[in-house]
Amino acid sequence: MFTDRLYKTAKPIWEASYHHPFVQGIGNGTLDIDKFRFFMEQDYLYLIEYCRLFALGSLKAHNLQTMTVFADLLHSTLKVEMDLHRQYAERIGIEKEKLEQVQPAATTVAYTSYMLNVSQRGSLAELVAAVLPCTWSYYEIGTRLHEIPGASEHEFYGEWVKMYASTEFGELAKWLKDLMNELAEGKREEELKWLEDIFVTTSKYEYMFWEMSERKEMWPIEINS
Ligand SMILES: Cc1ncc(CO)c(N)n1
Repeated sequence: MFTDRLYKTAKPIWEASYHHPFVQGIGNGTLDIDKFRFFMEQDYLYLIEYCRLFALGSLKAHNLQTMTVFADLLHSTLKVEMDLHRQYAERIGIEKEKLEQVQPAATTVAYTSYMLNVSQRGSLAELVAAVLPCTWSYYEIGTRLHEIPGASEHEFYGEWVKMYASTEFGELAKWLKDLMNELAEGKREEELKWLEDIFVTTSKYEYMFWEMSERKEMWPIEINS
């Protein structure tokens, strides 16, 4: 299966993400809330762009069934996943409206611009190769953290773990994997390699997103405006 190949190639990056101090901090409940706040703010901006990818997925779909699932992905990201961020914002004391006005950090801009660029100029297969590490790796991280005793009951980080370990989220990842395999069928090695490169690149960006959040890194240079 093509997704087995993708998984095998990106595995060292995914492992580094899982073992990243930020991710482990969510799992054992010791993560500094300020770092989590930074992450959730940037992630909210990230998800807005991620939603645009799902809208593009509907646009590029070859049949109504695929079109419908992308519409579902769009809807559940906007309504369910982003509700998690809105709820955390309320708990941390950030106003809902403020969430959309946060300044995007360098890595957030780089990651979302890359994903959108690849998806806009490419076919549906390229779009799926770009989004697959996002959904799939969060589900993997969620389910692995869920196995840590107490992680999903943690009074602050528990909700986050439960969201990404949920069967609903897992189904979306599974559906994208199945679609990736379907679209890879009959493609030449050169094309498969290109899809693999995209998958590896967004996997690296996923790692960079954890690293950026751990460091609360914005831009190397700022101006007062
Ligand atoms: C950066 C990032 N990747 C993937 C997901 C999963 O939707 C997310 N919320 N944020």
